[in-house]
Amino acid sequence: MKTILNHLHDPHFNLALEEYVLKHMDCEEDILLLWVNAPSVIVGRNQVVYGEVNVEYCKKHDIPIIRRISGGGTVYHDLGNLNFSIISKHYQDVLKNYRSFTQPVVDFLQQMGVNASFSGKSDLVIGTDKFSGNAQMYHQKKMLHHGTILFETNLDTLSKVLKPKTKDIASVAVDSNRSRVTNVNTHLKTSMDIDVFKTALLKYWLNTEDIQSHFLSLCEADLKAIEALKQEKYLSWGWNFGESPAFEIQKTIGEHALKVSIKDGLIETLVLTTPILSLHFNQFYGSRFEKEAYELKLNTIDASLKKSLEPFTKTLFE
Ligand SMILES: Nc1ncnc2c1ncn2[C@@H]1O[C@H](COP(=O)(O)OC(=O)CCCC[C@@H]2CCSS2)[C@@H](O)[C@H]1O
Repeated sequence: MKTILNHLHDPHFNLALEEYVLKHMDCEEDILLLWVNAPSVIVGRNQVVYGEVNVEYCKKHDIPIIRRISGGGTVYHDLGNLNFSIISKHYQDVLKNYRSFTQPVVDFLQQMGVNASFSGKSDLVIGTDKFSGNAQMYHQKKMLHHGTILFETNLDTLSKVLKPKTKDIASVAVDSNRSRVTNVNTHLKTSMDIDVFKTALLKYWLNTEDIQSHFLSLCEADLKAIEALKQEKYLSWGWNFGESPAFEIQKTIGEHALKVSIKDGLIETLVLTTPILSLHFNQFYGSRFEKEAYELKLNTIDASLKKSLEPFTKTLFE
């Protein structure tokens, strides 16, 4: 097994690096990446951001929302959350996969006296509380398995950033499996910091004290390509919000209901229904479903019509 050392906390870069290693680096042996992101929200490939994330809270606190290439639900990352990725040409059938790829984490924690175990389809738990979520994706006979380890994450922020399940959004999108979560550090006999934990896990996984002999390094051209992927994909609105499954959002205030349908992140229809009529606002067609763009459009329409829509602005993007 090989590893690529990465001390960077830039989530856009780190997701680009992972995708690059999966798609462009050829290695017979498995590659293990251990990485830590600055505060960020990572949504699954087939999710609707507005159904999962408190977008306004994230904006206010400069927490980026980023779509990843694997399926599954939404997770919160910060400097207390350790991610692991394995890029492998050697994998068995799908169900066994999740167990076998996460077994080293379970074994490592167990030998530290933590009662960790595999649970459900793809979680790791201590007791009944989840500390690790996992997802996978295949690419040309290679598999990316990745997972989180909540080590000393701010669980208060986690709960503010992730939304409870909402009935306001209709879509075929993937829903997150909301769970009760716990930090590994609180279960250790002697506490340690995440860097020490990361190095110890790396040595355990590689089964050696000499981790250097397992290093794979990136060349100048690799770094350039990763940087380009970061800029063009992971930092783009088109990927993070535009590559969303279509969805319909409905909000009701008193006897007025507003229904907006969104495709590729853009508004297709926006209809206000009152007890006496239905108003179709074609002015919004094609504009981004996001608060700023919506407010700009709102300012261009007739004052009396604007007045009927205004009460919905806050709740629509909450
Ligand atoms: N960081 C983290 N770790 C574990 N569990 C979390 C985390 N953040 C949130 N959650 C809980 O999991 C559910 C979502 O569970 P769900 O099963 O729906 O989704 C996942 O687990 C996806 C894991 C993706 C892992 C990737 C690895 C590298 S980049 S992201 C959420 O509602 C919370 O209750």
